[in-house]
Amino acid sequence: MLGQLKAEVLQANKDLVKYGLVTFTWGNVSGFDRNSGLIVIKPSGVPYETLNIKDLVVLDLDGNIVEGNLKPSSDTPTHLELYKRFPQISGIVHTHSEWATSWAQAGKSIPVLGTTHADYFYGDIPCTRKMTTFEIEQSYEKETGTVIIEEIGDRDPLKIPGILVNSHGPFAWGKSPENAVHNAVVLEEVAKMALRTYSLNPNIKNIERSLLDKHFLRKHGEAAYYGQNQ
Ligand SMILES: O=C(CO)[C@@H](O)[C@@H](O)COP(=O)(O)O
Repeated sequence: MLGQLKAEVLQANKDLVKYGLVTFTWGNVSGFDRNSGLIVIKPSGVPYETLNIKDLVVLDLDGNIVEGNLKPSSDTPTHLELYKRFPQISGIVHTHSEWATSWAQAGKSIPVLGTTHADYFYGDIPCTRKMTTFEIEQSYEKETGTVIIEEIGDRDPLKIPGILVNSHGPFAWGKSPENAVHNAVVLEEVAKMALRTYSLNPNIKNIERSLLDKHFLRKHGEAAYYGQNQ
């Protein structure tokens, strides 16, 4: 079942190690097959080095396990909420990559300070609000999805393909698991550059709107020169 998607999800999870986005097993990637309505996700706590295609877990959007012998990632309810809300996305990544997580722990959005950022994110990379004690105790992972959805609001998630969850870490998404990993790598690089930029110039301001438009829209607008994976 879902052989192609499983292969993509396996590769995407392994790529988190290749791109230096994970320590131990601190992250997960899923993919969504919109035809069948099924998602494929990494099992919880399994090391990437030994992760095998047979270990992957298949679930429906209600969280019922359709295939797999292992426990799905503890972040599964967050992935499900995002797939249900955003029809544009078919891949999601969560990590604790160090630069993005530093911004998340500080509770700060990442301003658009340069064109590397503007090539992928059409504005600041937002940080969610803090969750209430009730939300944390009641249904933590599902509510993590809720605060992300709240923050994205009516915006196109492919124009803001990632977010910082306050006190936690980054989530990134895309049109496929591979595209979501690509965006997670960009988010981490942008987080690193922004912090260094502030250390060199604490008074730096966001780039001009025209520069943001020029860089984002030439790659992602209707007249884009390149594919959306650029
Ligand atoms: O956020 C956390 C832990 O704080 C999780 O994303 C991380 O440990 C990965 O968990 P899973 O192994 O996917 O269950």
